[in-house]
Amino acid sequence: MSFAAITLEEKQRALAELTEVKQLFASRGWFPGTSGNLSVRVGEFASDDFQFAITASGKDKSKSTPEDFLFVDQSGQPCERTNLKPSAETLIHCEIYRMTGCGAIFHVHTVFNNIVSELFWDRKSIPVDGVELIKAFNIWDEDAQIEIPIVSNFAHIPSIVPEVTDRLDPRIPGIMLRKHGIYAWGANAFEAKRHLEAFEFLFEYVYRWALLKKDL
Ligand SMILES: CSC[C@@H](O)[C@@H](O)C(=O)COP(=O)(O)O
Ligand SMILES: [Zn+2]
Repeated sequence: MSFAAITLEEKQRALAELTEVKQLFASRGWFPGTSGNLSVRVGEFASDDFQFAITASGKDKSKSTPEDFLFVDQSGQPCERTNLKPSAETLIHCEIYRMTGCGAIFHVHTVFNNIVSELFWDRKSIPVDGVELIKAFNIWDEDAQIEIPIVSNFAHIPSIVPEVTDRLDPRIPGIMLRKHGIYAWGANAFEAKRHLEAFEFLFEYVYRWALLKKDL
């Protein structure tokens, strides 16, 4: 097996992508109260020799500073000496990379994703029927019906991981934490952003449609 070294250029590209997407999501109000976290992988998943750049824990994600990101290994440990703490939710990123081989993972808390996670908690998934934007997930069936899995939210993050392992659906590039927020991923930052935007559109749609039908 050949291990291609992770280059400085690759790391800088990952940091530039994270910086850009962090600013954009912050401008949309997607990081209230320091919530949310973002990561981009560097190195080849197939060679099992990858790291990922992830947001440092507890930062005001609407600000840009030299201390916004750090690199961690596949078990979530920092790859370099640093005072920065990786996101408290790094283990969820580790598990999603391990299971999907994706290239980027974005997590945000919004009012719409929190409401629909509770509205459909009994069902353990959020149903979406025939909405065009399902195609953003590369699902092209006419009138596709999808279910976005919802898992329990625990303060102890390692306790969340087994449910993610159990419920992650390879067809659906996202998983919801109950009354917490959505994790969305993709092959790269461009695709993860497209998926996250599609999820947020669909959550708002589902919420408003439920209101119109007076399900609430
Ligand atoms: C400050 S509330 C949000 C946190 O508890 C957590 O859910 C979150 O998304 C951000 O944690 P972080 O450690 O900054 O990555
Ligand atoms: Zn969170």
